[in-house]
Amino acid sequence: MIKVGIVGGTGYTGVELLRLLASHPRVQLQIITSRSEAGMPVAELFPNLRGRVDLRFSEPDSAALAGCDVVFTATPNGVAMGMARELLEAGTRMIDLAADFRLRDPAEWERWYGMPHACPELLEEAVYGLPEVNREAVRAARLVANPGCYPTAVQLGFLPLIEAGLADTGRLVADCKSGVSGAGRKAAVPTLMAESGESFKAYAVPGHRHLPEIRQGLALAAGSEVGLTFVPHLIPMIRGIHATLYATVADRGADLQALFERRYAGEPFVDVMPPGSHPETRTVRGANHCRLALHRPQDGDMVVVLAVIDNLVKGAAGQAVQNMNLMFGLPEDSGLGQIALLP
Ligand SMILES: NC(=O)C1=CN([C@@H]2O[C@H](COP(=O)(O)OP(=O)(O)OC[C@H]3O[C@@H](n4cnc5c(N)ncnc54)[C@H](OP(=O)(O)O)[C@@H]3O)[C@@H](O)[C@H]2O)C=CC1
Ligand SMILES: CC(=O)N[C@@H](CCC(=O)OP(=O)(O)O)C(=O)O
Repeated sequence: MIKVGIVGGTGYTGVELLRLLASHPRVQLQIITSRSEAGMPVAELFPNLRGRVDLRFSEPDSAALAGCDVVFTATPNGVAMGMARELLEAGTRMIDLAADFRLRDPAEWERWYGMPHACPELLEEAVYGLPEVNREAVRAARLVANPGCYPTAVQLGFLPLIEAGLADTGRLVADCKSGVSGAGRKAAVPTLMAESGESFKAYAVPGHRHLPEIRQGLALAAGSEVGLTFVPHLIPMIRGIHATLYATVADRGADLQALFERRYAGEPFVDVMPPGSHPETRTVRGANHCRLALHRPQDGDMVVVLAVIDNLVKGAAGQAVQNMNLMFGLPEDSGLGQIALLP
């Protein structure tokens, strides 16, 4: 059994990790940390785990965590980088759900996250955990940077067009909507029901911190810098991301449906839907899937890719478990067989 620790077990990605890992056939949950709830039984805070998780929250303690085979950090940005050296030196592998190891360039990290990087020497070693791009590197990794939620949907949607050299990479547009669980469990006025319910708004239009992460991934695929306009929106639902992606594709003869189907053939968690489909977020709610659909309205040169994921699953905890499976040589879909609930 793989001994697992979770730092930040009371947040939304933490409890989602618990939901997935509690029924994983090869995992033994060992430590779940929370500073605010230390001592409380996990199943008292989260009764959906009654009878499945028999642990109490504990204070984060590096020595105890170092006894685990792998530690998931489901903590605010900037926490994991303070623990990484010690855990890796102890031989514990690490999967960070925050952004601490996603950007290769420490200056970019400092610019977007407003703090110096605590261990820039680990940035080169960290593997960006998008399995559909980096599967082999993830298998061998000690330290995985689990991608952000928007970056997962946007990259999976754009990558086939960019890798094939078909899109004008100077003018990509990603128009994205997220449910409020994307903002985490901490109390905040913008995510109160009376503030976000029955309303809809864009935010961070001048620059969201997922912009450099998405640009970095797309530039690697394109082989050069890309121009991207990324506009996130907060939508009054709890889970889910819907990305509407626009790219100019001059080659009107290209069979894009076939291109996407070939690119994701054999991928356990990417579903290229039949031509003309309009994927719905509820079809991935609670599941680790990304569903994609392609459109070329009026047979013009503007291609529209629609991508949906659950921000807490393929956008966070599910992808983290997928990465753990790869790191430990398990079938990639172990513990990830959930089907979305309809209605
Ligand atoms: N929500 C989402 O859809 C997604 C979130 N992410 C990222 O995952 C990470 C976790 O997100 P989310 O679960 O939403 O966050 P939450 O705010 O809901 O939870 C944060 C957790 O971290 C713990 N924590 C906070 N500060 C510290 C600290 N200094 N040391 C140790 N533990 C700490 C908290 O518990 P306590 O204070 O009791 O210790 C809590 O359990 C974030 O970096 C987020 O950006 C990534 C993709 C999607
Ligand atoms: C709706 C909402 O607020 N979403 C969050 C998603 C960010 C996130 O969780 O990702 P990181 O891991 O990169 O912090 C936001 O826009 O900040």
